[in-house]
Amino acid sequence: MLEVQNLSMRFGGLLAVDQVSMDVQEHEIVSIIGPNGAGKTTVFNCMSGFYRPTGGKILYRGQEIQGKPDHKISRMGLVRTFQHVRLFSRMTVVENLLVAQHRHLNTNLIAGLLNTPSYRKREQKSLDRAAYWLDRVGLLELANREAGNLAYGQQRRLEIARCMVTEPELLMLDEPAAGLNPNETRELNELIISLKEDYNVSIVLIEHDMSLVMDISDRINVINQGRPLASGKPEDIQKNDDVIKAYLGEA
Ligand SMILES: Nc1ncnc2c1ncn2[C@@H]1O[C@H](COP(=O)(O)OP(=O)(O)OP(=O)(O)O)[C@@H](O)[C@H]1O
Repeated sequence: MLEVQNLSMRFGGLLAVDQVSMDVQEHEIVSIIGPNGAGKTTVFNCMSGFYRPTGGKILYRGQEIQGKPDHKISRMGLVRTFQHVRLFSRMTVVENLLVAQHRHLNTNLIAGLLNTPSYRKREQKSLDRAAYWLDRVGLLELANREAGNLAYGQQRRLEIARCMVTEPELLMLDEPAAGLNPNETRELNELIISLKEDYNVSIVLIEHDMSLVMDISDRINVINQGRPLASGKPEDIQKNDDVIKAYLGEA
């Protein structure tokens, strides 16, 4: 469903991403790993419309999306989380999920002001979806708390729920396990697998927690200093000499 072809991104004199290619098929969890500064987030930023790549193509269901604005890409069903939580911290938990759906659906302001039956029906649906996903990520009881007052692990789960209420086809998770304790990481592991198995969402994952990556990925792409280093199944990546060297070099 997603194909990245020879992607490059230059920042002034720095070639942060250099000819990276990868693909994601339906019903797959594909990870991008690599040492710090390898270019992983930059690849994400190109895929989600935050950066216009300097070179290469990104095809989503056969359509070129590189350089399209992020809101257009997310309306096509490609939705992402960020490395650093980006919630509306002064809004309540449930409001965060309602706002996400409004922005996504481009809700008609006039219909809202007139409070038409179809608008009310849509509002009810948004609320039902929000409640469903809050329950699914274990935050229903905290629906009326200010998002900024949640514990970090809860904020990260809320971020995923905020993506899921927009019913994405492809979810991009940027270091979802960062800052989580082992218990929370295990719950995250189960949640990500369930998104694929029960909701048919394909997933692209950037993550430093290797046990999580090895456990849930169908395929892994390794990049190092902006360049593709290896790609394959977790068991192949684990014993790849170049990959081992790149990681040992960082240590
Ligand atoms: N907007 C930008 N302007 C200039 N340089 C940038 C910009 N964004 C990223 N870079 C540089 O590009 C390189 C790749 O950064 P990127 O954040 O993609 O790496 P990463 O693999 O995601 O790293 P980490 O695992 O530490 O998050 C780094 O050298 C970084 O400093």
